[in-house]
Amino acid sequence: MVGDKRLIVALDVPNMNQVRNLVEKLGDSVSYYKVGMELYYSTGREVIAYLRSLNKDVFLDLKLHDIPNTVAQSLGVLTELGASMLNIHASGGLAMMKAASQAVANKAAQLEVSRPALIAVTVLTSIDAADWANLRHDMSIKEHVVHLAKLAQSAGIDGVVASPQEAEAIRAACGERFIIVTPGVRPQGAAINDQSRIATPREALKQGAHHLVIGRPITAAADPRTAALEICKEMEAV
Ligand SMILES: O=c1ccn([C@@H]2O[C@H](COP(=O)(O)O)[C@@H](O)[C@H]2O)c(=O)[nH]1
Repeated sequence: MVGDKRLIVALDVPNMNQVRNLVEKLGDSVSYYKVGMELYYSTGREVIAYLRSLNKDVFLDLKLHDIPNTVAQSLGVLTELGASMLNIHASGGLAMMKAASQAVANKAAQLEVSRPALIAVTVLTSIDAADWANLRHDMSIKEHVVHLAKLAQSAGIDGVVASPQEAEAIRAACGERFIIVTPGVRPQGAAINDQSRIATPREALKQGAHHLVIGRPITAAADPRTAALEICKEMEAV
């Protein structure tokens, strides 16, 4: 079997030994992995090269957030790595997102490689109502997420990271082709950890998510392969 590409497994581990151990255990049950800050800062390009050598897709989740020139130059470098998806923070603003989108397109054209999707983080899935009130925004979380999604789309960004609880509203505002990636996914009964705005895999897909990012419910399971296969089964039934 080949893993369902709608499932992206978050490899939140600190070194290559743990990566190899997990990826070997998961085998063909997973075909798309997310490399985040901890793993990339620790291993750099090695982990991307390793996953690509196994023909796995990679979402390089470094959440760039800086002034337009810095983000654009950095994305030019990251576009060389062969990831299928890269990301930035939408709260970096319209000019930053436009520069980011242009930089990825230019670098991919220069290298004559396919352009990685570039998506924008809206409001982190760990943020709950109390955190949100502390941040003093004048819109609800959902309104703000949809606002950022529309801004990202107008800047030429391919999609967003949001919670499953906002997926339906984003889909209605931005259309079918705009990519929605949702972390904050928890199978029924799984530990919630530090996530707040959550849904089950089935609910996330029904709300319109294209990709589900799932880490600890799989990687911390006693049998990660069985956990991944159970999630794939739940996804197939939607
Ligand atoms: O809003 C966001 C953006 C990114 N993430 C990342 O997704 C995974 C989720 O891991 P779990 O173990 O399933 O909680 C993690 O790598 C986060 O950095 C997110 O959770 N929310």
